Amino acid sequence: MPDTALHADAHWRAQERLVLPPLIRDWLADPGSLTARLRGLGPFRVAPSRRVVGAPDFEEQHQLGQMGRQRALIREVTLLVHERPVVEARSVLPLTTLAGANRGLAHMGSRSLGSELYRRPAARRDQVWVRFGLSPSGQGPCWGRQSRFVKRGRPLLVAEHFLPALWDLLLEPDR
Ligand SMILES: C=C(O[C@@H]1C=C(C(=O)O)C=C[C@H]1O)C(=O)O
Repeated sequence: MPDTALHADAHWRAQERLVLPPLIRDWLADPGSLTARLRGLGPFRVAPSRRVVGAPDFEEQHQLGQMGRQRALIREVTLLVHERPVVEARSVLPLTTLAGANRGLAHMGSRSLGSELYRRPAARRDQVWVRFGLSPSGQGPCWGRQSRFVKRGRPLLVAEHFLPALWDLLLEPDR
């Protein structure tokens, strides 16, 4: 039975269990590159804010499956359009996922992770969760999407929190 009343909390729910407002669903269920879609709204850039090696949190460990218990590169960035923060993202890349041909994912700097993920062999997004909660920097509550990607057979997580400024930009583009 889909959840309709979603209270602000930290729990990720399988996307198919939620009834989302049409505009929100259009973005959270988009199978393509978020970077490419944001670039279509205006001048875009990625502002890295954190890059550490550490343990995924409890839910991330579960979402990564058996790779979850090992250390991972944690990357947190803000995505800006017209210099306005519109998305806060947290990516969790297990160190074994970064071995070999995937090693470029560990050194993205201010380049979009998406530019590497969608390059051949393109990563496959194989599971999506949704939540309505705080962003990594504590903004919100706002809608969030957690995606598990598999690149060359190895998993990684990308959580994107859609800040209110994105909906403002879409609904009042001239503001
Ligand atoms: C996964 C993508 O990459 C985007 C870029 C990110 C980064 O540079 O860390 C993180 C989340 C994504 O919104 C995408 O463009 O779809």
